[in-house]
Amino acid sequence: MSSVASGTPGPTPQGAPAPGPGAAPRLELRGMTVDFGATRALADVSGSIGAGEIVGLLGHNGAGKSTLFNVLAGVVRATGGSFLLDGDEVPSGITPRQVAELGIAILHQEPALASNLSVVENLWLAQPAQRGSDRRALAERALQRVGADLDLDLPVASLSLGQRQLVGLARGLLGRDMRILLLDEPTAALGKHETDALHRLIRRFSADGVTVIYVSHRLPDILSVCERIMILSAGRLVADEPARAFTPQRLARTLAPEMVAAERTEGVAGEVALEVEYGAERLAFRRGEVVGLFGMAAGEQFRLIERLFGMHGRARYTLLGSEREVTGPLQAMRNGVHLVPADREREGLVSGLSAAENVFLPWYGSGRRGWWIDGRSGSASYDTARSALRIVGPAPTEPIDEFSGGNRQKHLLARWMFAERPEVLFLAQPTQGVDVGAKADIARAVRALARSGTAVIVASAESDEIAGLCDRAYVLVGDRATEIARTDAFDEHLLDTLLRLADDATSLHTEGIPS
Ligand SMILES: Nc1ncnc2c1ncn2[C@@H]1O[C@H](COP(=O)(O)OP(=O)(O)OP(=O)(O)O)[C@@H](O)[C@H]1O
Repeated sequence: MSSVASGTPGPTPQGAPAPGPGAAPRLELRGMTVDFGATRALADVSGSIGAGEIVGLLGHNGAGKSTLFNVLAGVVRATGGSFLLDGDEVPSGITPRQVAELGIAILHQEPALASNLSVVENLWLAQPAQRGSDRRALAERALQRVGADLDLDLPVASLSLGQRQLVGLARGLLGRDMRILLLDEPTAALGKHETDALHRLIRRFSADGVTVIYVSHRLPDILSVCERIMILSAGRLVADEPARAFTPQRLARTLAPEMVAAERTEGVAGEVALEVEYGAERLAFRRGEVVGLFGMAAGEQFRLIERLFGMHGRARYTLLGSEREVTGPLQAMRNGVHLVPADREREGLVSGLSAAENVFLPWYGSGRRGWWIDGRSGSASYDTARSALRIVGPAPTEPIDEFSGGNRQKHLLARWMFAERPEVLFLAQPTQGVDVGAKADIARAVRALARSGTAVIVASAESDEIAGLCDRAYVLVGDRATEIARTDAFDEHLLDTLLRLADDATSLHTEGIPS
Protein backbone atom coordinates (compact mmCIF):
# COMPACT_ATOMS: atom_id res chain seq x y z
CA MET A 1 0.00 0.00 0.00
CA SER A 2 1.47 3.34 -1.01
CA SER A 3 1.66 6.32 1.28
CA VAL A 4 -0.02 9.54 0.21
CA ALA A 5 1.73 11.91 2.60
CA SER A 6 4.16 13.10 -0.03
CA GLY A 7 1.96 12.57 -3.09
CA THR A 8 -0.36 15.55 -2.82
CA PRO A 9 -3.13 15.48 -5.43
CA GLY A 10 -2.91 18.08 -8.20
CA PRO A 11 -5.00 21.23 -8.01
CA THR A 12 -8.34 20.67 -9.75
CA PRO A 13 -10.78 23.25 -8.45
CA GLN A 14 -13.76 21.42 -9.90
CA GLY A 15 -13.86 18.90 -7.04
CA ALA A 16 -12.67 15.32 -6.78
CA PRO A 17 -13.04 13.07 -9.81
CA ALA A 18 -15.93 10.63 -9.72
CA PRO A 19 -14.77 7.19 -8.55
CA GLY A 20 -14.55 4.44 -11.15
CA PRO A 21 -16.25 1.07 -10.67
CA GLY A 22 -14.52 -0.95 -7.95
CA ALA A 23 -12.67 2.16 -6.75
CA ALA A 24 -11.43 2.16 -3.16
CA PRO A 25 -13.69 3.98 -0.70
CA ARG A 26 -12.90 7.64 -0.19
CA LEU A 27 -12.27 7.01 3.51
CA GLU A 28 -11.59 3.74 5.23
CA LEU A 29 -11.09 3.46 8.98
CA ARG A 30 -9.24 0.37 10.14
CA GLY A 31 -9.42 -0.42 13.83
CA MET A 32 -8.96 3.22 14.84
CA THR A 33 -8.16 3.45 18.55
CA VAL A 34 -7.28 6.52 20.61
CA ASP A 35 -6.35 6.47 24.30
CA PHE A 36 -5.96 9.56 26.46
CA GLY A 37 -4.24 8.09 29.51
CA ALA A 38 -6.78 5.70 30.97
CA THR A 39 -9.65 7.00 28.80
CA ARG A 40 -10.30 5.07 25.59
CA ALA A 41 -11.87 7.78 23.41
CA LEU A 42 -12.07 5.61 20.26
CA ALA A 43 -12.16 1.83 20.46
CA ASP A 44 -11.34 -0.16 17.33
CA VAL A 45 -13.53 1.84 14.95
CA SER A 46 -13.70 0.44 11.41
CA GLY A 47 -15.85 1.44 8.46
CA SER A 48 -15.74 2.96 5.03
CA ILE A 49 -17.38 5.91 3.32
CA GLY A 50 -17.64 6.43 -0.45
CA ALA A 51 -16.88 9.51 -2.53
CA GLY A 52 -19.74 12.01 -2.45
CA GLU A 53 -21.55 10.40 0.50
CA ILE A 54 -23.01 12.67 3.20
CA VAL A 55 -22.75 10.88 6.53
CA GLY A 56 -24.13 12.13 9.85
CA LEU A 57 -21.84 11.26 12.77
CA LEU A 58 -23.78 11.20 16.01
CA GLY A 59 -23.30 10.18 19.61
CA HIS A 60 -23.56 11.32 23.19
CA ASN A 61 -21.30 13.99 24.59
CA GLY A 62 -17.99 12.23 25.09
CA ALA A 63 -18.75 9.49 22.52
CA GLY A 64 -15.58 10.23 20.53
CA LYS A 65 -16.79 12.35 17.58
CA SER A 66 -14.30 15.19 18.07
CA THR A 67 -11.53 12.69 18.66
CA LEU A 68 -12.25 11.01 15.32
CA PHE A 69 -12.26 14.41 13.56
CA ASN A 70 -9.03 15.34 15.31
CA VAL A 71 -7.32 12.17 14.08
CA LEU A 72 -8.52 12.80 10.51
CA ALA A 73 -7.37 16.44 10.79
CA GLY A 74 -3.89 15.45 11.99
CA VAL A 75 -4.36 17.09 15.39
CA VAL A 76 -4.44 13.87 17.44
CA ARG A 77 -2.34 10.80 16.72
CA ALA A 78 -4.17 7.44 16.91
CA THR A 79 -2.88 4.96 19.46
CA GLY A 80 -3.75 2.09 17.15
CA GLY A 81 -5.25 1.42 13.70
CA SER A 82 -5.07 3.60 10.63
CA PHE A 83 -7.09 5.34 7.94
CA LEU A 84 -6.90 5.23 4.16
CA LEU A 85 -7.78 7.91 1.67
CA ASP A 86 -8.86 6.61 -1.76
CA GLY A 87 -7.02 3.37 -0.92
CA ASP A 88 -3.78 4.97 0.25
CA GLU A 89 -2.76 4.67 3.87
CA VAL A 90 -2.23 8.01 5.60
CA PRO A 91 0.87 7.89 7.84
CA SER A 92 0.12 8.33 11.53
CA GLY A 93 2.46 11.29 12.12
CA ILE A 94 0.77 13.46 9.48
CA THR A 95 0.49 17.18 10.33
CA PRO A 96 -2.63 19.35 9.96
CA ARG A 97 -1.05 21.13 6.99
CA GLN A 98 -0.30 17.85 5.20
CA VAL A 99 -3.85 16.73 5.89
CA ALA A 100 -5.15 19.94 4.29
CA GLU A 101 -2.94 19.31 1.28
CA LEU A 102 -4.50 15.87 0.93
CA GLY A 103 -7.89 17.54 0.56
CA ILE A 104 -9.36 17.00 4.03
CA ALA A 105 -11.02 20.22 5.19
CA ILE A 106 -12.66 20.86 8.54
CA LEU A 107 -15.31 23.46 9.28
CA HIS A 108 -15.75 24.39 12.92
CA GLN A 109 -18.68 26.23 14.40
CA GLU A 110 -16.46 29.31 14.79
CA PRO A 111 -13.62 29.16 12.25
CA ALA A 112 -10.24 30.37 13.50
CA LEU A 113 -9.86 33.58 11.49
CA ALA A 114 -7.90 36.74 12.26
CA SER A 115 -10.73 39.26 12.59
CA ASN A 116 -8.55 42.34 11.98
CA LEU A 117 -7.30 41.00 8.62
CA SER A 118 -9.15 41.08 5.30
CA VAL A 119 -10.92 38.16 3.62
CA VAL A 120 -8.07 37.55 1.17
CA GLU A 121 -5.42 37.86 3.88
CA ASN A 122 -7.28 35.31 5.97
CA LEU A 123 -7.60 32.92 3.06
CA TRP A 124 -3.85 32.91 2.59
CA LEU A 125 -2.95 32.99 6.26
CA ALA A 126 -0.41 30.23 7.01
CA GLN A 127 -0.41 29.04 3.39
CA PRO A 128 2.75 28.80 1.29
CA ALA A 129 3.53 32.10 -0.51
CA GLN A 130 2.10 32.70 -4.01
CA ARG A 131 2.46 35.59 -6.43
CA GLY A 132 0.05 38.51 -5.75
CA SER A 133 -2.25 38.15 -8.77
CA ASP A 134 -2.61 34.38 -8.34
CA ARG A 135 -3.50 34.84 -4.73
CA ARG A 136 -6.46 37.07 -5.53
CA ALA A 137 -7.65 34.94 -8.45
CA LEU A 138 -7.44 31.71 -6.44
CA ALA A 139 -9.16 33.39 -3.50
CA GLU A 140 -11.99 34.57 -5.74
CA ARG A 141 -12.43 31.12 -7.25
CA ALA A 142 -12.51 29.46 -3.81
CA LEU A 143 -15.12 31.96 -2.57
CA GLN A 144 -17.22 31.36 -5.69
CA ARG A 145 -17.16 27.63 -5.03
CA VAL A 146 -18.64 28.14 -1.57
CA GLY A 147 -21.19 30.58 -2.98
CA ALA A 148 -19.80 33.57 -1.04
CA ASP A 149 -20.00 36.79 -2.98
CA LEU A 150 -17.64 38.73 -0.73
CA ASP A 151 -15.33 41.68 -1.29
CA LEU A 152 -11.80 40.29 -0.86
CA ASP A 153 -10.67 43.39 1.00
CA LEU A 154 -13.43 43.46 3.64
CA PRO A 155 -12.17 43.01 7.19
CA VAL A 156 -13.33 39.65 8.55
CA ALA A 157 -14.63 41.39 11.69
CA SER A 158 -17.42 42.93 9.57
CA LEU A 159 -18.78 39.55 8.40
CA SER A 160 -21.65 37.53 9.87
CA LEU A 161 -20.88 34.14 11.43
CA GLY A 162 -22.28 32.36 8.36
CA GLN A 163 -20.00 34.40 6.10
CA ARG A 164 -16.98 33.73 8.34
CA GLN A 165 -17.72 30.02 8.08
CA LEU A 166 -17.72 30.29 4.30
CA VAL A 167 -14.33 32.03 4.43
CA GLY A 168 -13.07 29.19 6.65
CA LEU A 169 -14.41 26.70 4.12
CA ALA A 170 -12.94 28.55 1.14
CA ARG A 171 -9.56 28.40 2.85
CA GLY A 172 -9.68 24.62 2.49
CA LEU A 173 -10.22 25.00 -1.25
CA LEU A 174 -7.38 27.26 -2.31
CA GLY A 175 -6.17 25.78 -5.55
CA ARG A 176 -6.69 22.26 -4.34
CA ASP A 177 -9.11 19.46 -4.52
CA MET A 178 -11.39 18.87 -1.55
CA ARG A 179 -11.89 15.17 -0.96
CA ILE A 180 -13.41 15.11 2.52
CA LEU A 181 -15.24 17.85 4.34
CA LEU A 182 -15.64 17.46 8.11
CA LEU A 183 -18.40 19.61 9.61
CA ASP A 184 -18.20 20.08 13.37
CA GLU A 185 -21.50 21.52 14.67
CA PRO A 186 -21.52 24.15 11.90
CA THR A 187 -25.13 25.28 12.37
CA ALA A 188 -25.26 25.53 16.17
CA ALA A 189 -25.12 29.34 16.07
CA LEU A 190 -26.63 29.94 12.61
CA GLY A 191 -30.14 31.18 11.86
CA LYS A 192 -32.50 29.23 9.59
CA HIS A 193 -31.57 31.13 6.45
CA GLU A 194 -27.82 30.54 6.86
CA THR A 195 -28.41 26.91 7.85
CA ASP A 196 -30.43 26.28 4.68
CA ALA A 197 -27.70 27.93 2.58
CA LEU A 198 -25.04 25.73 4.19
CA HIS A 199 -27.13 22.62 3.53
CA ARG A 200 -27.51 23.57 -0.15
CA LEU A 201 -23.74 23.97 -0.33
CA ILE A 202 -23.15 20.56 1.27
CA ARG A 203 -25.40 18.92 -1.33
CA ARG A 204 -23.51 20.68 -4.12
CA PHE A 205 -20.16 19.50 -2.75
CA SER A 206 -21.51 15.98 -2.54
CA ALA A 207 -22.68 16.13 -6.17
CA ASP A 208 -19.08 17.13 -7.05
CA GLY A 209 -17.78 13.98 -5.34
CA VAL A 210 -16.75 15.49 -1.98
CA THR A 211 -17.42 13.20 0.97
CA VAL A 212 -19.08 15.04 3.84
CA ILE A 213 -19.06 13.91 7.48
CA TYR A 214 -21.47 16.00 9.50
CA VAL A 215 -21.48 16.21 13.31
CA SER A 216 -24.47 17.96 14.82
CA HIS A 217 -26.76 17.59 17.79
CA ARG A 218 -29.58 19.06 15.71
CA LEU A 219 -31.23 15.85 14.59
CA PRO A 220 -33.60 17.45 12.04
CA ASP A 221 -30.56 19.00 10.30
CA ILE A 222 -28.87 15.62 10.13
CA LEU A 223 -31.98 13.89 8.80
CA SER A 224 -32.58 16.55 6.18
CA VAL A 225 -29.16 16.33 4.50
CA CYS A 226 -27.48 13.05 5.40
CA GLU A 227 -27.86 9.81 3.46
CA ARG A 228 -26.31 7.65 6.09
CA ILE A 229 -25.94 7.78 9.85
CA MET A 230 -23.10 6.46 11.97
CA ILE A 231 -23.47 6.46 15.75
CA LEU A 232 -20.61 6.35 18.22
CA SER A 233 -21.14 5.33 21.81
CA ALA A 234 -18.31 5.32 24.36
CA GLY A 235 -15.78 5.26 21.52
CA ARG A 236 -17.37 2.36 19.62
CA LEU A 237 -19.27 2.45 16.35
CA VAL A 238 -22.67 1.07 17.39
CA ALA A 239 -24.84 1.86 14.35
CA ASP A 240 -24.28 2.46 10.66
CA GLU A 241 -27.55 2.72 8.73
CA PRO A 242 -29.20 4.64 5.90
CA ALA A 243 -30.74 7.88 7.18
CA ARG A 244 -34.13 6.90 5.73
CA ALA A 245 -34.32 4.16 8.38
CA PHE A 246 -34.76 6.88 11.03
CA THR A 247 -37.48 9.29 12.08
CA PRO A 248 -36.41 12.05 14.50
CA GLN A 249 -38.06 10.08 17.32
CA ARG A 250 -36.32 6.81 16.47
CA LEU A 251 -33.02 8.60 16.15
CA ALA A 252 -33.46 10.27 19.56
CA ARG A 253 -34.37 6.90 21.10
CA THR A 254 -31.39 5.15 19.48
CA LEU A 255 -29.04 7.81 20.76
CA ALA A 256 -30.36 7.86 24.30
CA PRO A 257 -32.31 4.65 24.90
CA GLU A 258 -32.42 5.23 28.64
CA MET A 259 -34.10 8.56 28.13
CA VAL A 260 -37.85 8.59 28.29
CA ALA A 261 -38.92 12.08 27.17
CA ALA A 262 -37.64 14.30 29.97
CA GLU A 263 -40.58 14.45 32.30
CA ARG A 264 -41.48 18.13 32.59
CA THR A 265 -43.14 18.59 35.93
CA GLU A 266 -45.31 21.69 36.20
CA GLY A 267 -43.65 24.58 37.94
CA VAL A 268 -45.29 25.86 41.13
CA ALA A 269 -45.06 29.61 40.89
CA GLY A 270 -44.26 31.43 44.12
CA GLU A 271 -43.70 35.13 44.88
CA VAL A 272 -42.52 37.49 42.14
CA ALA A 273 -38.72 37.42 42.08
CA LEU A 274 -37.99 39.82 39.22
CA GLU A 275 -39.98 42.53 37.48
CA VAL A 276 -38.74 44.53 34.55
CA GLU A 277 -40.10 47.16 32.16
CA TYR A 278 -39.98 46.14 28.52
CA GLY A 279 -41.38 48.72 26.08
CA ALA A 280 -44.95 49.30 27.27
CA GLU A 281 -45.07 45.97 29.13
CA ARG A 282 -44.03 44.93 32.61
CA LEU A 283 -42.57 41.41 32.60
CA ALA A 284 -42.78 39.43 35.84
CA PHE A 285 -40.92 36.26 36.77
CA ARG A 286 -41.83 34.17 39.82
CA ARG A 287 -39.88 31.80 42.01
CA GLY A 288 -40.36 28.21 40.92
CA GLU A 289 -41.18 29.10 37.31
CA VAL A 290 -39.16 28.49 34.16
CA VAL A 291 -40.07 31.27 31.73
CA GLY A 292 -38.91 31.53 28.12
CA LEU A 293 -37.83 34.64 26.26
CA PHE A 294 -38.19 33.78 22.60
CA GLY A 295 -37.07 35.84 19.60
CA MET A 296 -34.98 35.91 16.45
CA ALA A 297 -31.44 34.48 16.15
CA ALA A 298 -29.16 36.92 18.03
CA GLY A 299 -32.36 38.84 18.93
CA GLU A 300 -33.66 41.08 21.72
CA GLN A 301 -34.05 38.22 24.19
CA PHE A 302 -30.26 37.85 24.50
CA ARG A 303 -29.68 41.59 24.82
CA LEU A 304 -32.34 41.81 27.54
CA ILE A 305 -30.79 39.19 29.81
CA GLU A 306 -27.29 40.62 29.28
CA ARG A 307 -28.59 44.07 30.17
CA LEU A 308 -30.25 42.76 33.35
CA PHE A 309 -26.98 41.04 34.28
CA GLY A 310 -25.27 44.44 34.07
CA MET A 311 -23.25 43.69 30.95
CA HIS A 312 -24.26 46.84 29.08
CA GLY A 313 -23.98 49.51 31.76
CA ARG A 314 -26.73 50.53 34.15
CA ALA A 315 -29.96 48.51 34.38
CA ARG A 316 -32.98 48.87 36.66
CA TYR A 317 -35.42 46.28 37.88
CA THR A 318 -37.40 45.16 40.88
CA LEU A 319 -35.80 42.22 42.65
CA LEU A 320 -37.78 40.48 45.39
CA GLY A 321 -39.88 43.60 45.88
CA SER A 322 -37.13 46.21 46.02
CA GLU A 323 -35.98 48.56 43.30
CA ARG A 324 -32.43 47.82 42.17
CA GLU A 325 -29.98 49.46 39.85
CA VAL A 326 -27.08 47.30 38.70
CA THR A 327 -23.97 48.65 37.08
CA GLY A 328 -22.06 45.45 36.37
CA PRO A 329 -22.07 41.64 36.56
CA LEU A 330 -20.30 41.43 39.93
CA GLN A 331 -23.08 43.46 41.49
CA ALA A 332 -25.69 41.29 39.76
CA MET A 333 -23.98 38.19 41.21
CA ARG A 334 -24.03 39.71 44.69
CA ASN A 335 -27.78 40.22 44.26
CA GLY A 336 -28.12 36.53 43.40
CA VAL A 337 -28.69 37.11 39.68
CA HIS A 338 -26.64 34.72 37.51
CA LEU A 339 -26.24 34.31 33.76
CA VAL A 340 -25.06 31.36 31.66
CA PRO A 341 -23.89 32.69 28.27
CA ALA A 342 -24.80 31.03 24.96
CA ASP A 343 -21.23 30.76 23.76
CA ARG A 344 -20.10 28.35 26.43
CA GLU A 345 -16.98 27.21 24.60
CA ARG A 346 -15.44 30.65 24.41
CA GLU A 347 -16.95 32.52 27.34
CA GLY A 348 -15.73 31.62 30.70
CA LEU A 349 -13.98 28.27 30.82
CA VAL A 350 -10.28 28.61 31.52
CA SER A 351 -8.09 26.10 29.76
CA GLY A 352 -5.45 24.56 32.02
CA LEU A 353 -7.43 25.00 35.25
CA SER A 354 -9.11 21.97 36.77
CA ALA A 355 -12.77 21.12 36.28
CA ALA A 356 -13.60 22.07 39.90
CA GLU A 357 -11.64 25.34 39.76
CA ASN A 358 -13.55 26.27 36.63
CA VAL A 359 -16.83 25.86 38.48
CA PHE A 360 -15.80 28.08 41.40
CA LEU A 361 -13.69 30.63 39.53
CA PRO A 362 -15.99 33.69 39.51
CA TRP A 363 -16.92 33.17 43.15
CA TYR A 364 -13.42 33.52 44.54
CA GLY A 365 -13.53 37.32 44.46
CA SER A 366 -17.27 37.89 44.54
CA GLY A 367 -17.58 38.57 48.22
CA ARG A 368 -20.29 35.90 48.49
CA ARG A 369 -17.74 33.18 49.02
CA GLY A 370 -14.06 33.56 49.75
CA TRP A 371 -10.80 31.74 49.47
CA TRP A 372 -12.10 28.79 51.49
CA ILE A 373 -14.33 27.76 48.62
CA ASP A 374 -12.07 24.97 47.41
CA GLY A 375 -12.08 23.34 50.81
CA ARG A 376 -14.68 20.88 51.99
CA SER A 377 -17.78 22.92 51.01
CA GLY A 378 -16.38 23.59 47.55
CA SER A 379 -15.89 19.96 46.69
CA ALA A 380 -19.27 19.05 48.15
CA SER A 381 -21.01 21.54 45.85
CA TYR A 382 -18.91 20.28 42.95
CA ASP A 383 -20.12 16.74 43.63
CA THR A 384 -23.75 17.92 43.87
CA ALA A 385 -23.44 19.77 40.56
CA ARG A 386 -21.71 16.86 38.88
CA SER A 387 -24.40 14.40 39.82
CA ALA A 388 -27.31 16.82 39.17
CA LEU A 389 -26.05 17.51 35.65
CA ARG A 390 -24.76 13.94 35.18
CA ILE A 391 -21.31 15.15 34.17
CA VAL A 392 -19.05 12.34 32.97
CA GLY A 393 -15.31 12.42 32.38
CA PRO A 394 -12.07 12.52 34.35
CA ALA A 395 -11.69 13.48 38.05
CA PRO A 396 -12.64 17.03 39.19
CA THR A 397 -8.97 17.81 39.75
CA GLU A 398 -8.09 17.12 36.08
CA PRO A 399 -7.86 19.99 33.56
CA ILE A 400 -11.20 21.04 32.06
CA ASP A 401 -9.66 20.47 28.59
CA GLU A 402 -9.82 16.72 29.16
CA PHE A 403 -13.63 16.72 29.18
CA SER A 404 -15.67 16.37 25.98
CA GLY A 405 -17.38 19.48 24.54
CA GLY A 406 -20.80 18.71 26.04
CA ASN A 407 -19.36 17.94 29.45
CA ARG A 408 -17.33 21.18 29.36
CA GLN A 409 -20.59 23.03 28.68
CA LYS A 410 -22.19 21.35 31.68
CA HIS A 411 -19.38 22.73 33.86
CA LEU A 412 -20.31 26.26 32.92
CA LEU A 413 -23.93 25.52 33.83
CA ALA A 414 -22.70 24.04 37.12
CA ARG A 415 -20.84 27.27 37.88
CA TRP A 416 -23.96 29.41 37.69
CA MET A 417 -26.53 26.90 38.90
CA PHE A 418 -24.84 25.11 41.78
CA ALA A 419 -21.75 26.91 43.10
CA GLU A 420 -24.28 29.30 44.71
CA ARG A 421 -28.07 28.97 44.44
CA PRO A 422 -29.26 31.95 42.38
CA GLU A 423 -32.45 33.91 43.12
CA VAL A 424 -32.76 34.57 39.39
CA LEU A 425 -30.98 32.50 36.74
CA PHE A 426 -30.69 33.62 33.12
CA LEU A 427 -29.82 30.86 30.66
CA ALA A 428 -28.96 31.63 27.03
CA GLN A 429 -29.76 28.62 24.79
CA PRO A 430 -28.82 26.16 27.57
CA THR A 431 -29.31 22.99 25.53
CA GLN A 432 -27.64 24.18 22.32
CA GLY A 433 -24.88 21.91 21.03
CA VAL A 434 -25.45 19.04 23.46
CA ASP A 435 -26.86 15.61 22.70
CA VAL A 436 -30.40 14.45 23.45
CA GLY A 437 -29.39 12.70 26.67
CA ALA A 438 -27.59 15.82 27.93
CA LYS A 439 -30.59 17.97 26.96
CA ALA A 440 -32.69 15.82 29.28
CA ASP A 441 -30.06 16.06 32.05
CA ILE A 442 -30.03 19.86 31.76
CA ALA A 443 -33.83 20.06 31.68
CA ARG A 444 -34.03 17.97 34.86
CA ALA A 445 -31.43 20.11 36.65
CA VAL A 446 -33.18 23.34 35.59
CA ARG A 447 -36.52 22.09 36.95
CA ALA A 448 -34.91 21.00 40.21
CA LEU A 449 -33.39 24.45 40.62
CA ALA A 450 -36.77 26.10 39.96
CA ARG A 451 -38.38 23.80 42.53
CA SER A 452 -35.82 24.98 45.08
CA GLY A 453 -37.13 28.55 44.64
CA THR A 454 -35.11 30.09 41.82
CA ALA A 455 -36.81 32.06 39.03
CA VAL A 456 -35.33 30.60 35.82
CA ILE A 457 -35.42 32.58 32.57
CA VAL A 458 -34.43 30.87 29.32
CA ALA A 459 -33.52 33.06 26.33
CA SER A 460 -33.55 31.19 23.03
CA ALA A 461 -34.08 31.47 19.29
CA GLU A 462 -35.24 27.84 19.14
CA SER A 463 -38.95 27.35 19.80
CA ASP A 464 -38.48 23.65 20.63
CA GLU A 465 -35.93 24.51 23.31
CA ILE A 466 -38.42 26.91 24.95
CA ALA A 467 -41.21 24.36 24.60
CA GLY A 468 -39.03 21.64 26.15
CA LEU A 469 -38.12 23.66 29.23
CA CYS A 470 -40.58 26.42 29.99
CA ASP A 471 -43.92 26.90 31.77
CA ARG A 472 -44.77 29.99 29.69
CA ALA A 473 -42.89 32.49 27.55
CA TYR A 474 -42.65 36.02 26.25
CA VAL A 475 -42.00 36.55 22.55
CA LEU A 476 -39.79 39.62 22.05
CA VAL A 477 -39.44 41.55 18.82
CA GLY A 478 -38.16 45.14 18.85
CA ASP A 479 -39.69 46.73 21.95
CA ARG A 480 -42.81 44.54 21.87
CA ALA A 481 -43.39 41.61 24.20
CA THR A 482 -46.28 39.14 23.94
CA GLU A 483 -46.96 36.55 26.62
CA ILE A 484 -47.71 32.97 25.50
CA ALA A 485 -49.20 30.41 27.84
CA ARG A 486 -48.14 26.77 27.75
CA THR A 487 -50.61 24.70 25.69
CA ASP A 488 -50.33 21.53 23.60
CA ALA A 489 -49.42 23.72 20.62
CA PHE A 490 -46.92 25.84 22.60
CA ASP A 491 -44.13 25.38 20.04
CA GLU A 492 -46.22 26.40 16.99
CA HIS A 493 -47.84 29.23 18.92
CA LEU A 494 -44.40 30.68 19.74
CA LEU A 495 -43.32 30.53 16.09
CA ASP A 496 -46.59 32.01 14.77
CA THR A 497 -46.39 34.88 17.24
CA LEU A 498 -42.76 35.57 16.36
CA LEU A 499 -43.55 35.66 12.63
CA ARG A 500 -46.56 37.93 13.21
CA LEU A 501 -44.60 40.37 15.40
CA ALA A 502 -41.70 40.36 12.93
CA ASP A 503 -44.12 41.09 10.05
CA ASP A 504 -45.69 43.95 12.02
CA ALA A 505 -42.22 45.34 12.75
CA THR A 506 -41.23 45.16 9.06
CA SER A 507 -44.40 46.84 7.86
CA LEU A 508 -43.95 49.58 10.48
CA HIS A 509 -40.44 50.21 9.21
CA THR A 510 -41.42 50.26 5.55
CA GLU A 511 -44.54 52.39 5.98
CA GLY A 512 -44.21 55.61 4.04
CA ILE A 513 -41.25 54.37 2.01
CA PRO A 514 -42.22 54.68 -1.69
CA SER A 515 -41.87 51.33 -3.47
N1 LIG B 1 -7.19 15.98 25.53
C1 LIG B 1 -7.84 15.04 26.21
N2 LIG B 1 -7.32 14.48 27.32
C2 LIG B 1 -7.97 13.53 28.01
N3 LIG B 1 -9.18 13.04 27.65
C3 LIG B 1 -9.76 13.54 26.56
C4 LIG B 1 -9.13 14.57 25.77
N4 LIG B 1 -9.96 14.88 24.74
C5 LIG B 1 -11.05 14.09 24.86
N5 LIG B 1 -10.93 13.28 25.95
C6 LIG B 1 -11.90 12.27 26.40
O1 LIG B 1 -12.20 11.44 25.28
C7 LIG B 1 -13.58 11.09 25.28
C8 LIG B 1 -14.20 11.44 23.93
O2 LIG B 1 -14.29 12.87 23.84
P1 LIG B 1 -14.72 13.63 22.52
O3 LIG B 1 -14.41 15.08 22.73
O4 LIG B 1 -14.14 12.96 21.31
O5 LIG B 1 -16.31 13.40 22.52
P2 LIG B 1 -17.45 14.02 21.58
O6 LIG B 1 -18.24 12.85 21.06
O7 LIG B 1 -16.87 14.94 20.59
O8 LIG B 1 -18.31 14.80 22.65
P3 LIG B 1 -19.11 16.22 22.55
O9 LIG B 1 -20.38 15.97 21.80
O10 LIG B 1 -19.39 16.49 24.01
O11 LIG B 1 -18.19 17.22 21.93
C9 LIG B 1 -14.21 11.79 26.49
O12 LIG B 1 -14.27 10.85 27.54
C10 LIG B 1 -13.24 12.89 26.82
O13 LIG B 1 -13.27 13.20 28.22
